[in-house]
Amino acid sequence: MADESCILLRGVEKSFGKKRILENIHLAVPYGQIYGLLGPSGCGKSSAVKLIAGIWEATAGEVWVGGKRMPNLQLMRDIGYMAQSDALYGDLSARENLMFFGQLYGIERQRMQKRIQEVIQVVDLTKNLDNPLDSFSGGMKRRLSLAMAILHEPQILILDEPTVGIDPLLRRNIWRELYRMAEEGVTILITTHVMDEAEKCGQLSMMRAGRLLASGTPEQIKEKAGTDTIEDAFLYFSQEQGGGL
Ligand SMILES: Nc1ncnc2c1ncn2[C@@H]1O[C@H](COP(=O)(O)OP(=O)(O)OP(=O)(O)O)[C@@H](O)[C@H]1O
Repeated sequence: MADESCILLRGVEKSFGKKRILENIHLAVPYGQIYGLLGPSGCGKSSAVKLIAGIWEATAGEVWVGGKRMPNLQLMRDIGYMAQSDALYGDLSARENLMFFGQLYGIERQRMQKRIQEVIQVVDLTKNLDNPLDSFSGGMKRRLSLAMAILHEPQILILDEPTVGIDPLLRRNIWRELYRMAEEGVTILITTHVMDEAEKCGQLSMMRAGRLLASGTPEQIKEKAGTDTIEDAFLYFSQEQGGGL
């Protein structure tokens, strides 16, 4: 059984053949929290997120989301997932992509128009709504992917490096929207390799080489490491784990 956490990982391992990419992961994400998964490229953040979103199955251990054991197809409607690679149709406009996705989630017509206006504003693409995606930059596509992940107002939002390459001003707006959603009770799991972004999370776990180094609020983590910054705390826990560069 799951406990009171919205997302719970117990002793999770993921392997491909003999290659183990996640080892003994324990993670507890409370409801209505913005929870960060922080670590360098290749440490296993996307893999952890794929297990939580129900795209992959764990080799060992348990993954629970919203009190249900994952993977669970019924939960898909409650989850908004933004992957690292964009799943968009290049020959359709932004609006058409959003409508297609919204229909898959059963959003009815009137609500759809309203939601499209709202989400497109969050990612600052209002002026580009009717342009074909083939004319979008990589960053614009990332922003549209974020808009798609929040379109159906999911109660659980899983965002894999959502703000990479995004203008600092827009990034601030996106964070404001994430805070607003969390205040309304949405649980948000966000991966990042940017140390200062981790500070914006209510709680976080640090990852390195497929393992968790430390978990807690940014303040607790810094205090435990005896450092002033998250970056120094990350170095401290990495050395404690026995990792060189
Ligand atoms: N399908 C797969 N088969 C085998 N190995 C994989 C597969 N997917 C990921 N890996 C390996 O798992 C490890 C973790 O990758 P993952 O993408 O989860 O890391 P990450 O922290 O999200 O990095 P990045 O931010 O660069 O995407 C890497 O060594 C990667 O090569």
